[in-house]
Amino acid sequence: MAATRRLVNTVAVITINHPPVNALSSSVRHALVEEFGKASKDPTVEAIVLNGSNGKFSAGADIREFGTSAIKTVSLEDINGTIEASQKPVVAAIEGIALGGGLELALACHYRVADIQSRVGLPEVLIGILPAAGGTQRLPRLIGIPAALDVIVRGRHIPATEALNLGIVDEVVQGSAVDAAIQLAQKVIGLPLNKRRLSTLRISSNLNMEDFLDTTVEKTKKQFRGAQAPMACIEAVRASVLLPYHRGVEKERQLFLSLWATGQPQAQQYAFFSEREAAKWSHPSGARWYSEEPKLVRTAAVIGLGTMGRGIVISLSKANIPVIAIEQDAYQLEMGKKAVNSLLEREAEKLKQQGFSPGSKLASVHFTLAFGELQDVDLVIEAVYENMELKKEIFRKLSSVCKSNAFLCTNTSGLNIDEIASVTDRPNQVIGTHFFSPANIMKLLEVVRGQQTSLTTIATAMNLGKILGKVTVLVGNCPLFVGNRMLGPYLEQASYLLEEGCYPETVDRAMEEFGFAMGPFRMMDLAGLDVGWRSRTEKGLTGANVPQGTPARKRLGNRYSPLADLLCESGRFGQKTGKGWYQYEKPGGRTARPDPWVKDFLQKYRKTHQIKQQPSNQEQIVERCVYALANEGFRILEDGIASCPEDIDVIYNNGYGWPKYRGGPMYYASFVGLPKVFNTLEKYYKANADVPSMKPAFLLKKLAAVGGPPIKEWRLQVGKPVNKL
Ligand SMILES: CCCCCCCC/C=C\C=C\CC(=O)SCCNC(=O)CCNC(=O)[C@H](O)C(C)(C)COP(=O)(O)OP(=O)(O)OC[C@H]1O[C@@H](n2cnc3c(N)ncnc32)[C@H](O)[C@@H]1OP(=O)(O)O
Repeated sequence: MAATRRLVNTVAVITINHPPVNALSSSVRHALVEEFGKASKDPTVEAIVLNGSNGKFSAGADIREFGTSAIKTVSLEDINGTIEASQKPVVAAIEGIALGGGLELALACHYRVADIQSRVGLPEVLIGILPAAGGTQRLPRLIGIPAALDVIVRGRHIPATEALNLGIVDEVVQGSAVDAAIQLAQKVIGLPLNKRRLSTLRISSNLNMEDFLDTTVEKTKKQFRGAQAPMACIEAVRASVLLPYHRGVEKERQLFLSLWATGQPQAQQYAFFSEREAAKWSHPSGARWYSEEPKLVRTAAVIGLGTMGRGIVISLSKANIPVIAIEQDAYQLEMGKKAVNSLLEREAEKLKQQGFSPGSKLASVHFTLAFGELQDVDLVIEAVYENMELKKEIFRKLSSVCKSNAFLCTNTSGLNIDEIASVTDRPNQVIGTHFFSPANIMKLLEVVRGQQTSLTTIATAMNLGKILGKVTVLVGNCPLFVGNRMLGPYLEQASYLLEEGCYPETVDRAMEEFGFAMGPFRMMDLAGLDVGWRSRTEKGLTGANVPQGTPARKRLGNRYSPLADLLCESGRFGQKTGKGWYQYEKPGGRTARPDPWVKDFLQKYRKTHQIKQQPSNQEQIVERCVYALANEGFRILEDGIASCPEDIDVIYNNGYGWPKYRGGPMYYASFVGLPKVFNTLEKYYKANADVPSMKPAFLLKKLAAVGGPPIKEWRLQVGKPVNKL
């Protein structure tokens, strides 16, 4: 039964029962209509409590129903209308989550009681839509326009205590929300309900409301560049000010339908489900996530307290895993300790505000210089800087100090996991954990399996990612793994565009208008240009080891752009030196301004090398950069480094500032049409045979030849995941 009913004295308790998250599918909606109908008519029932089974109120509408005919059967807004109009008081007992349609249902009830651990929210905007069962009309009537806009446009999950302060719930309890709701229901039997029916309330508004909404539109446009859902949310809230409730609901529905027509919800919902699928990892051996038990990680250690190490320590502590943090000397240890402690204080403050004792949520961090103290930890994450020899030295030490069943992880953004594992006594227990900076904030974790990494090690690292609250994707071992490997051809195209007449700000603007959080040049300035320079120098692509007579713009017969090397030779490393592709207010400054020096430098460079000026327009810039990125994604699939296109998209959506409303680079290629992507790349490559990264990947060619099937059918063409490297 999708909903059940039991009687406690004169209170009917109706329970939504649709595991795992009590999504309000068509069957649940039918069951709710039936159970409410019965409870309303039953003369022995004086009040009703609504809750969800398994400690979860509801995660809202069943997202899989959008775009199908099921969504049209029994509207949730009609159910909400019936509940609100009930002559018997209805109390929502919120446990766990009341999200989206789940909160809208609770808002239709006359009272709301929540347990202290629960979270409420209207996160529809995160899947490209807006609350469409009266939420945009009821919430502003309950908590006012500014607070409602914040909740609806940001889509965040609100902890129960904050929900109480905002006025979204009436009571927060430490114990059972259902028991408390039954008590409240008994207390309010016979009291007037008019003021509890949110749709009938008037919004307290003043003359400045229109100005306030207009300002919010402008701010939101800048913040969520290109995303349509946040704008639709504001327009729906505006309707709550200007229109009576029922016309506001009509507007909400119209906005929902016009959003659907943009294609953005479909891309964001694909991204939502792809993230969940990524956790269900598969291995070339055929093993899958359900066949392997992860080991429990009770204690962990982090080696290196630079930016990455600090973030990883915080993540572990927040997940209640006690950490030993190691540095190489007393000064570095003290610096690291200060930084970690100050971040932990901030976390503790947040917890206090949410009504929790920080001691119960944040695990201890012990700082030391002594490797010997690692003998009992279950798992170590090495997070020193990217240097193979240094990493090997540390892994040799770990191998001799750590207990034999400890797992050894390396936080690297592209070094060979097998080479690192080879110096240990347990290559099967070595794995890459590529965190993204700042590691306590960024959602993505690339878990990199080596040739000898055991399935237990994979299961443990994937499970650790989940415990840390990360979106975790398993990938194979190749230089730079998935995300950074794809950046290569993308950045290469960005540099060629400069050689041909564009400027950093033109390219960045095009990519940011496409939706990227940051264009390629601002991103390089942020990351530090010296990192890539060091790596190119080690590979002999620049510096003293380049063979005599090598043309400035060729390496091994292929096109090469030395622009970034030349900037570094002038001491321009990006934000850290106050100068890079842009100029900044000071070293470490963050505000990028176009630099006349760079303009002059580029003009002289083009003249020196007699490069024909043909600056690309916005569309051409986007095509070249994005198709180069996706093309490498196809190669990664061919090589078995990613097991499906969805994994690649999850990586880009969560680690590289790709606009989620475009689904990810592979989804976008599919959306544009694979034949078009193939033809564009083929044309470019025919004219530029010295740019091999633009040669269309074999898999792309194969899929384009059959007309570009939907992304979920690509697996059939890729075949079983095998690591060909
Ligand atoms: C003619 C057309 C008319 C159009 C009119 C339209 C009228 C529409 C009316 C109402 C609209 C309401 C809008 C909504 O309510 S949209 C949904 C809003 N809710 C959300 O966005 C919540 C999404 N879910 C989450 O954030 C998380 O899943 C969470 C609930 C917090 C649980 O997290 P966690 O414990 O980490 O578990 P998972 O994320 O792994 O989820 C477990 C499985 O449940 C599936 N899931 C989750 N939420 C939903 C959902 N809302 N619908 C369907 N399925 C859902 C998830 O995919 C996992 O599945 P699996 O185990 O198979 O991987």
